[in-house]
Amino acid sequence: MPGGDNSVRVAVMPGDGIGREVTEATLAVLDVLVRRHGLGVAFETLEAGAFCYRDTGTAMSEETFRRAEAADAILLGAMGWPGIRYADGTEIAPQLDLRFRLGLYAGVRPIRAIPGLPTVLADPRAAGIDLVILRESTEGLFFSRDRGTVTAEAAEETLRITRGTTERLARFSFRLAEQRAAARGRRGVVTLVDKANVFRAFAFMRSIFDGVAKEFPGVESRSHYVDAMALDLVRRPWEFDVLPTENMFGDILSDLAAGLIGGMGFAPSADIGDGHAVFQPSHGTAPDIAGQGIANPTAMLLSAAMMLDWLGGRGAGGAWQEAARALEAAVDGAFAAGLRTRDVGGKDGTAAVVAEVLRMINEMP
Ligand SMILES: NC(=O)c1ccc[n+]([C@@H]2O[C@H](COP(=O)([O-])OP(=O)(O)OC[C@H]3O[C@@H](n4cnc5c(N)ncnc54)[C@H](O)[C@@H]3O)[C@@H](O)[C@H]2O)c1
Ligand SMILES: CC(C)[C@H](C(=O)O)[C@@H](O)C(=O)O
Ligand SMILES: [Mg+2]
Repeated sequence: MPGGDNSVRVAVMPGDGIGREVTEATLAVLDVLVRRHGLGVAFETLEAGAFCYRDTGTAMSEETFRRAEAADAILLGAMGWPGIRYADGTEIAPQLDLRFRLGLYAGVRPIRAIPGLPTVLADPRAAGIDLVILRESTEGLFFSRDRGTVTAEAAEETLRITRGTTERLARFSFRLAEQRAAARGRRGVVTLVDKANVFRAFAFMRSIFDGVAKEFPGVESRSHYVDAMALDLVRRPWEFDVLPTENMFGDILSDLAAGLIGGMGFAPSADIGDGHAVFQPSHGTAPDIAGQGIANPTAMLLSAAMMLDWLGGRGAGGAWQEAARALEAAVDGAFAAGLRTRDVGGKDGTAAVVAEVLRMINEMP
């Protein structure tokens, strides 16, 4: 827990591919922002990921894990590379180890339309998209990682839902809905996304959510089947608020929802537990555009804003939350002023985003 404005330590894991490019861009912006807001922070860069695995034989060493664990927050680019795999054939993904080992059960993935940016939906209400997919990030189907069995005839994986984690996720959902409702001046709505019509694990999950909902009478509690949610996220996404869901469902729906607001380059995320948190964009290492200077760093900038906000809420001080708001406003301001990245049909690359966001920050009173 940060003890004051001069004692915050952030472990930075750039990772692979465009993870490194958007991390460099984000650090350039943070460097100016923290000085303007008088925040004391030390960044320590740590190597982990697919190329680290290829070069050293380990995706994330124990020493690296311990240093990350000891930091107040972890800021991560993206990890993984299609051709680099563990012996079992799966891809290198030490970010999953961070989630499991640090108990980061709440995968907070906000989806907000950037004012003025066109979305793929023709309906003008799409400008009001402002929801959060709350992806449980330590169990569900991902519990099965390293546990699945494969024979010549069949492969099996196990989906696990526990009472303790589900209760924590439910409370996190309702509290988040309360905070969002207070900030927006309307009632909060939590919509659990599940498949309780077919699987006992989801009926169990739903019964736990229903129980916790009673502790939060001010928040409306609903549920929706995941297949219907895939439909409604395209058909009427502006109607949703907080969407807690199982790990794999959340992984899939968060990419789908990012597609509604311009793509992965606009989708930030935070994996939050009771004692630690990792802030990273929802996107991956984008091998198709890596090395060209055209990755959109917005998702990571917005993830960094989530980090500043979280650190402020944990005792680092209100100035951190002010810096978070300033960073979000600078991103919005840059796009409102005409910034257009490649993923939304423009010509602006990574450096142009940094320059425009910094211009906005420097113009702030
Ligand atoms: N959190 C993570 O670290 C994370 C998340 C997803 C995928 N991955 C890994 O990344 C690698 C590539 O996976 P993928 O291609 O399926 O997903 P991806 O998210 O890297 O890319 C999907 C699409 O979105 C585009 N895109 C992603 N981020 C962008 C950005 N910031 N700006 C502009 N366009 C962007 C890519 O060009 C691509 O067309 C794989 O090894 C995968 O395992 C890592
Ligand atoms: C790369 C992969 C391990 C990761 C996940 O499945 O969680 C990614 O898709 C994500 O959304 O963060
Ligand atoms: Mg994903």
